[in-house]
Amino acid sequence: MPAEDHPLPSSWRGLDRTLRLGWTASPGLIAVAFVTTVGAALPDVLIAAALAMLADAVLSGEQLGVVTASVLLGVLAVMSWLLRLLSERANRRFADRTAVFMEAHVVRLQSGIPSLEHHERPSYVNRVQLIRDHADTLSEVYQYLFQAVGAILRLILTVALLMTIHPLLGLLGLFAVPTAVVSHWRGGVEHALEERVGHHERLARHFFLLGTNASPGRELRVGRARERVRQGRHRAWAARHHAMARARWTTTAWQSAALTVFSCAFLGSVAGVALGDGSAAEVVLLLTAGSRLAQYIGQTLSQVHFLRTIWLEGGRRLLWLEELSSISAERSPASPPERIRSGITLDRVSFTYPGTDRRVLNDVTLHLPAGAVVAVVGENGAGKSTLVKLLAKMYEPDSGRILVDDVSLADMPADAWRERLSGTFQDFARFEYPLRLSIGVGDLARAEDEEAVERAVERADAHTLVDRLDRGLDTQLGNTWAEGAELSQGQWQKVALARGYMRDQPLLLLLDEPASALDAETEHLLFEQYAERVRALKDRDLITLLVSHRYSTVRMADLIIVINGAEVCEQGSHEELLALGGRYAELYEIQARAYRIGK
Ligand SMILES: Nc1ncnc2c1ncn2[C@@H]1O[C@H](COP(=O)(O)OP(=O)(O)OP(=O)(O)O)[C@@H](O)[C@H]1O
Repeated sequence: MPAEDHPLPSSWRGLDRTLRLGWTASPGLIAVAFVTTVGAALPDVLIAAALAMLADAVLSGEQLGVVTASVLLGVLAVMSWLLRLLSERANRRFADRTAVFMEAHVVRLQSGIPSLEHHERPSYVNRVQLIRDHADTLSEVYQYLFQAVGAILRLILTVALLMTIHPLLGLLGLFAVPTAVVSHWRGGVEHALEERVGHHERLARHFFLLGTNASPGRELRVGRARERVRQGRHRAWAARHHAMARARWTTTAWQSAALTVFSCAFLGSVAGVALGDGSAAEVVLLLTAGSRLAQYIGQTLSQVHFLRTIWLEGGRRLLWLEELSSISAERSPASPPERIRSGITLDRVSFTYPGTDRRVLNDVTLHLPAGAVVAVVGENGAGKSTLVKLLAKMYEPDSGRILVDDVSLADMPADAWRERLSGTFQDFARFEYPLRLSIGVGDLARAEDEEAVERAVERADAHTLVDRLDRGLDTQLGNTWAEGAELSQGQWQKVALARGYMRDQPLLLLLDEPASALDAETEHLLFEQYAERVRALKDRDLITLLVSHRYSTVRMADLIIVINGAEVCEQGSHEELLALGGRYAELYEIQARAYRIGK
């Protein structure tokens, strides 16, 4: 899908959506927050009029007028203070409530998108990162928005007050327009740039993590590369900073020019009223309201700037993510079969990662027979994991079809298909839950099922691991917990493998280098047992697709597929491929020789 297919929606649509979400999260609080924040504008502005009344009464010596104006001033000041207080409390409570709501919404959206495109496509990664970074602060958009509305209301009321002195003073409001326009433009420019240079920030973050985490720390010390990483981080930050600083200088210059235009107009009008036939009260009103006008313009600008940079842009990206998620959502009429009779067929499948132009799989035609254990081999980068991703429906092929028996995978809802899959992936997750749940999430509905978890442990041959832990399956995993047990890389992988074995009757089991952190002998034994178990269940239709670089494991498969240069170059059983004397035979012989020499 090209990038233009999902452009960012407009700020207005983003704002509309953000408001609706706020209303859904807490309609009562959003209403109170709005009324108190915007309502505080009224007493604020009227204070200038009360001051003018007071000046008038003092100069004309009217005692009653002085008392009335003073009382009015007091009431307005108290009202202004009270409304501010209420608005602050209401906004705070509302933000707390919506923060959790927004974060959950973002998590739901991101994990609900069937494809991995938003995590892997370079032009989307920056957007997703911005949403992720601001997910918890998106709830503050409302406070800034209401304050911006309040500031605009103050501006309008102040201009109306000034027009009571002379209608032409209303033009002061016009002189404020350039500042508002520049401020709006400024926020957009800076935010778009931030997104464009987001890769520098990610790079700096990557170097930061390299320099501060334990596992890269070992290699950095041995390789004496700490300084190199530090410089890399510094350069990445500098690249980001220079680009941002240049843009900020330009936008600040425009904003200063716009503010100068307004200041000149204001000073000119004060001089006009003072030197003309304006009364003392009018001069007081112009000075108080006019100087506040500048303050209100400043407030409006900063609120609009904040809104435009972080909050509204966040809302636009959130809406973009919602649209992406609904576009990717299920349009698929077919259900996955209960059983596979014939197998899964790839018919002239080609695939290119979105945002790139190199074909990773080219015209691949394959048949994975029902009940078979199929191994996929090939050099690094050959396209093995990509094949696994297509079979898991993480991506759709650019051309060609994947058929489950005779139903196209493209016609099946991704979630329904994935309920019939099991898998362990190369970059497996470390779920820092109690061990039982860390395995159970492989089939969450049965996570509490004691027997199901025990069976998964047995299939992954993870008994030793469970026995070694003080509290067995109830042990809390992960060192982010005070009492959490940290596992070795191989042990974490065994947990992932057990997770992949949680489902009892999947149609397809995807094992993408599931034992790369285990030693060759353990991997061999594990899959020997596995292959025997699968073959013993003769009537089963389970297809196992195993990606491995170890030929001692691969040779046990019923069918071996060799991928080279994005294409399938050989396929057959171990014996057939050895007899063929091609690429497989060559690679097998190299490993077997190395193993013999090693012995
Ligand atoms: N998200 C992605 N975006 C763009 N290109 C990608 C992406 N993931 C993988 N590739 C490219 O696709 C090609 C195939 O990658 P794949 O992960 O399928 O290889 P593999 O055969 O599994 O390799 P390995 O044995 O090293 O795991 C590689 O050249 C890789 O650079």
